[in-house]
Amino acid sequence: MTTVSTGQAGSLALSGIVKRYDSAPVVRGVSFSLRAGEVTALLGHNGAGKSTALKILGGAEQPSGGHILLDGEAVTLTTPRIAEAHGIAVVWQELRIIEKLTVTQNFFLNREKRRGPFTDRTAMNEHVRRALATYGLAADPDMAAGALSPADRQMLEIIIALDKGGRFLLLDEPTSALNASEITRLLDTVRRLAAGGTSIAIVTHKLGEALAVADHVVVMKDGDVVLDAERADLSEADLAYYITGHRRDATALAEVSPRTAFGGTTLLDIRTLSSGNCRSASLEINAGRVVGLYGVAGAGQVELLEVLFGVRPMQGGEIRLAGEPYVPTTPRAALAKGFGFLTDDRKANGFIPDMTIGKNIVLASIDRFSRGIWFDDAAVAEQARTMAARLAIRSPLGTSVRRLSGGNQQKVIFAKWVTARSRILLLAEPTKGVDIGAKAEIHALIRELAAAGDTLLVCSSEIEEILEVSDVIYVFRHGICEGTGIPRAEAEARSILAQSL
Ligand SMILES: Nc1ncnc2c1ncn2[C@@H]1O[C@H](COP(=O)(O)OP(=O)(O)OP(=O)(O)O)[C@@H](O)[C@H]1O
Repeated sequence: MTTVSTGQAGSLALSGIVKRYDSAPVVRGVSFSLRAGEVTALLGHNGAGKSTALKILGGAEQPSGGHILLDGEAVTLTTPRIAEAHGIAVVWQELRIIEKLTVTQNFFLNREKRRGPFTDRTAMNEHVRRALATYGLAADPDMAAGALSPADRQMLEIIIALDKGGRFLLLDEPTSALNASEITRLLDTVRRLAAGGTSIAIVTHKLGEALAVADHVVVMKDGDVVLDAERADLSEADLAYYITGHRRDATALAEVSPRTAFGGTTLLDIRTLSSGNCRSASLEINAGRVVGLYGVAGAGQVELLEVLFGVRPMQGGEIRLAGEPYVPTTPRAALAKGFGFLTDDRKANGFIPDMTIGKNIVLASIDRFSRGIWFDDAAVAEQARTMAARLAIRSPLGTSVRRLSGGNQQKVIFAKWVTARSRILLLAEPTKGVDIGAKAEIHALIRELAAAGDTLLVCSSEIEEILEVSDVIYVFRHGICEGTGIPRAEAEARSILAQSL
């Protein structure tokens, strides 16, 4: 562990920071510093304390002990606004975009441009239009932010933070919903800002991304700093070692089901389906397969899942399920037909925040885990223990999900759908925010479900994830998906990316 350098201009540091919510501290005397013109990657397993460290630097949480040093001087940051006044801008893991407000209103929240006593809407809209164009976000300043896709909302939040022009920029998993080209653009921007003197911290679970962008790497484990080193001295294997505590065995992820993409019976036959961004999707999906759906954000692949689960209306086309016409109506009806849906908006639809980890895990299979009107507590506990061990959910199982770190919340939602054993499981960004160890486990579980006969449709912004889990891949481009799908054995990242653009 390093000691904090004091008196250094342009630095922002944690010095001996402790944070406890209940009795046990979740951050245990942590010290590291962000230096002018440098990018620091902050890494660690889910629940390691990374977000808590950023929240303390961003004024959103108060430390239970220790100091924050700004240019070497101790400061007290009691609110995010005070932190912003010190030049500290943050993109939080849980986005702060207010869906009912327009893009421009979100952009200038609490910092409206004024002309005399009036807000200057024209100037604000013009400013927003330029900022959006600079970062390639196709959105109308006057549209409601809630109408943007999760990826676009994430990009909007990043653009707003960049626009504030602070000396310190803290990014908590900014790329978790972005695709490859958006990530490249963001990382280029981060490097450019650092070259201009900004100090940047970026939390990420993508090790390649950390190595590509960082000058300096800090790894946290169970509330402590276990590595604080220059990027140049590190490889991806080193990072994985510090994060997980063991060297990864490259052969550990053996395939659990054969990847012959074709043959078998058609379970789901989708013809020219349309809804929103999805203009025409035709797919023929066999039982017991993992079908990867790849496209840039807004290309229609997530809408297809939403239609199948009855959360968005089908506007055209037809679906046959096991040979019978299927017209989705409501999630309840879709569940009854054997569908499950892990949404990419976990906060809105994924879990009941005040319920325990155990009860959330059985939420989609209550029939199997209740006796009369009560939960079968022993059965719930057993299932929760099994899933928590497999996915490394380290918090006590009686903890309410609200109190978990983002990645651990995602694991609970995934565990819920594994437990449900849906005949057709629809997964949108199944590993969003999940650490590298649990991500490999989620991929293995996806393959196991398929080997057991379930059918899975997986949308991911990461092409590597699609290639890792799929038997067959369909590419969405501008809302269109047609053809027979690419068998995994013939699929290649570069050509899939090219087809999606
Ligand atoms: N409001 C809270 N009350 C109680 N415990 C909390 C609260 N917020 C966070 N924690 C706990 O603090 C620990 C650290 O959480 P934190 O969000 O900082 O982890 P993280 O490293 O950012 O994880 P992830 O990669 O999943 O985002 C976790 O065990 C979490 O459950």
